[in-house]
Amino acid sequence: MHSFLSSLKITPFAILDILLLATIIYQLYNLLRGTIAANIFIGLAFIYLLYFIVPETKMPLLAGILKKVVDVGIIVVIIVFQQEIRKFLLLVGKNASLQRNKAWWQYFFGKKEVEKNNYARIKPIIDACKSLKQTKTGALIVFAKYYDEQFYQNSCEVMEARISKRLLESIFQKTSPLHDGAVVIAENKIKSASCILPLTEKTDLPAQFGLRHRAGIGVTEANEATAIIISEETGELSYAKQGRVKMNISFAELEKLLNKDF
Ligand SMILES: Nc1ncnc2c1ncn2[C@@H]1O[C@H](COP(=O)(O)OP(=O)(O)OP(=O)(O)O)[C@@H](O)[C@H]1O
Repeated sequence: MHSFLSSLKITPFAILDILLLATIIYQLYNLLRGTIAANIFIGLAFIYLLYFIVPETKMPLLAGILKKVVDVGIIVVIIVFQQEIRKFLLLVGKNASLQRNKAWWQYFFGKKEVEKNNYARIKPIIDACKSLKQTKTGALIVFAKYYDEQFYQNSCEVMEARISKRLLESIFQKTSPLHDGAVVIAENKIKSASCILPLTEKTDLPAQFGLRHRAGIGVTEANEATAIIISEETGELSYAKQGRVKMNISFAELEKLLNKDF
C-alpha cells in the first residue's frame, strides 16, 4: 500500500488531468441528466461491465457475443449519442470563445458601461414580456449565442429586424401569421420568427409543460442558447438554459438572467 502511494506522483499535470476529466464527466452528466440518452448510457455501461465479468464465468457463447458488441461499441456510441456529442462539442468550443470576448470587453470598457449598454439592449425585450404576460399571450423567445444558419433557417421565417417591444408584441399576437413557433434573437437582432424547434426528450418535466415549453428547453439542449417561455394558459414566465428551466420568474430575475446571458 505504502509503495503504491509512493509510486503515485502528484504533478501539476496529474492534477490538471484529473480536473479536466472531472469537468468532462460533469458536463456529460449535465447533458444526459433526465433524458432518454441517460437510460441508453446506463444500458451500454451495463453491457460493458458484463463484457469483463462473463469471460471469468466460462460462458464462451455469451462472451463471444459480448465481444462482438463491444468491438463495434464506439460506432454504436457515436450513432446513438450523435446529438449529445454535437451539444458537447458546441459547449466546449463556442462557449469558451464567447466568455473570452465578454471578459475582454469588460476589461476595456469597464463593468458599469457594459451593464448600461446591456440594459438598453434588454429593455425592449423585458417590456414586451411584461405586456405579453399581462395579456396572457403565449410566446417563445430564444437567445442564440451563435446563430447556426443550418439549424434555424430551415424551419424559420427570416427577419433580420431591430429588436423592439412593439415588433415582439405584434409577432406573438394570436392573429399574426408568425405567432406560431419561436422568435430567435442573435447578434442583437431579431433574426427569425415562427421557428419550429426540437423538443426536449426529458421525461421529468412538470405535467403542465406542453410543446412550447418542451421546444424552449429543447433548443437550449441542442444549442448554445437560452429561452424565455411565456405561458398562454397562465401568463407565467419561465427561463430555460442548458436544458434546465426556472419556472415563474419575476421581471427582476429576468433582467438579471438576460444581463448575464444576452
Ligand atoms: N416545435 C416547436 N417549436 C416552437 N414552437 C412550438 C413547437 N411546438 C409548438 N410550439 C408552439 O407552442 C404552441 C402550443 O403550445 P402548448 O399549449 O402545447 O404549450 P405549453 O407548453 O402548454 O404552453 P402554454 O402554457 O402556453 O399552453 C404552438 O401554438 C406553437 O406556437
